[in-house]
Amino acid sequence: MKAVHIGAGNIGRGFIGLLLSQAGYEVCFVDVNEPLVKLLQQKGAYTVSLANSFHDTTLVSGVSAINGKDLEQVAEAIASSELVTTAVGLALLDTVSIGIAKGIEKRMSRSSAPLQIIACENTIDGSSQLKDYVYTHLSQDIRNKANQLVSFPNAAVDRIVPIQHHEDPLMVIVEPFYEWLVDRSGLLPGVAEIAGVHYVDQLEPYIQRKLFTVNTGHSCIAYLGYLSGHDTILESMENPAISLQVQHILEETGSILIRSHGFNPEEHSQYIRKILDRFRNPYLSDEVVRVARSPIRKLSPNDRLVYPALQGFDLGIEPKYLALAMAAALLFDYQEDAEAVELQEAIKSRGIHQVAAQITGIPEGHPIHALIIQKYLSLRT
Ligand SMILES: NC(=O)c1ccc[n+]([C@@H]2O[C@H](COP(=O)([O-])OP(=O)(O)OC[C@H]3O[C@@H](n4cnc5c(N)ncnc54)[C@H](O)[C@@H]3O)[C@@H](O)[C@H]2O)c1
Ligand SMILES: O=P(O)(O)OC[C@@H](O)[C@@H](O)[C@H](O)[C@H](O)CO
Repeated sequence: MKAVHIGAGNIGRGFIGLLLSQAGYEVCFVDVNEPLVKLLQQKGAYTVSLANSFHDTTLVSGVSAINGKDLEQVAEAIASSELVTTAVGLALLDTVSIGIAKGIEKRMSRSSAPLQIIACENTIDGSSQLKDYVYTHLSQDIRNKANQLVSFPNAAVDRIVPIQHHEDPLMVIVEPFYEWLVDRSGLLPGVAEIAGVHYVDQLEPYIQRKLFTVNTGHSCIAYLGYLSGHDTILESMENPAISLQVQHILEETGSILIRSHGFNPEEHSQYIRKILDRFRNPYLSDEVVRVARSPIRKLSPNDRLVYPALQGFDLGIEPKYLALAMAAALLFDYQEDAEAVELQEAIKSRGIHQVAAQITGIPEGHPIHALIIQKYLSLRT
């Protein structure tokens, strides 16, 4: 079995590549980082180490790599694989869709074997979004064939993989916990399920639970931690005020998730406790600026802060801690983050009221907009 994984970064090597290799796939990585691609080609292997007291280490071997700019090679690899996965970042799904489309076209000219394509990005309906981009590059005839043969099941992936700083640039340290859920209803007949992946009949409650607990909590710690001058998630969690705010925000999204999807309250409290423990892993050094990256994406209507806040509002729950996290995100001014720079320039030239409304999609005059501004002004002083 062959798989092409696009995006050989932290989660790509530390989770997706590892799991696919253990599931019996020959993994071919695609990336545009030339030194990384060359090293993967030379070594054909890399190590993944667990962030625990034993530092359990696994060698992932038999992997290959292709430069993502070489679309012909990417297409050729996809044409001979059963599975394509991505972990490049939501904003790059459009870019990588061209190579995937070329691969589908090549594959269909040779065989009518099924293909499974999964976007492993932190978003709702990531594979469906990728499918829309891919289809813009296909003729109507190929689209009709792809409708019968190519599945784009949506997924939720969960494993904290920080930015790596090792002598061996391929090595990845990951947290021990992992979860990869895939929506079975998105599979066409004849598609093989991947060993180690948990297929569920309905993904929506699970992707919302993951994004609005792990990622909402994570972003709250990162933005408040950054404002308090902390460098890492662990250091921020050791600040009692931040640790309390995170507890509150997860209780807030917890009430929303329980009301919207019927999760069992006791089980959900356990889920929250487990996630808070993951954020306190002493063997993991995760920088706040990684977790806070791309604040405009994180403040967008379908993401981890605004979506649950609006859901809560509709349910009669005042999202005051979500509003606080949004206010902290609006203050994120890290100069090496392109979105943070763009955000701060926009606020400087157009003012916080207009920019908050434009980025979150929550109009001026809406009670949540007023709440965000109130928190923003109190955090800024
Ligand atoms: N790191 C985590 O803890 C984690 C966990 C779950 C999900 N995710 C999601 O996975 C995605 C990747 O995150 P990451 O932390 O691994 O980021 P990363 O920056 O470490 O990895 C992204 C990789 O994509 C590559 N890339 C960029 N443009 C490309 C292109 N056109 N073609 C091929 N490769 C390209 C980059 O060179 C990089 O190696 C994001 O959507 C993120 O939200 C991350
Ligand atoms: O990857 P992002 O930028 O969407 O979010 C940053 C972190 O919250 C995220 O990468 C988590 O580590 C991951 O989602 C855990 O499963």
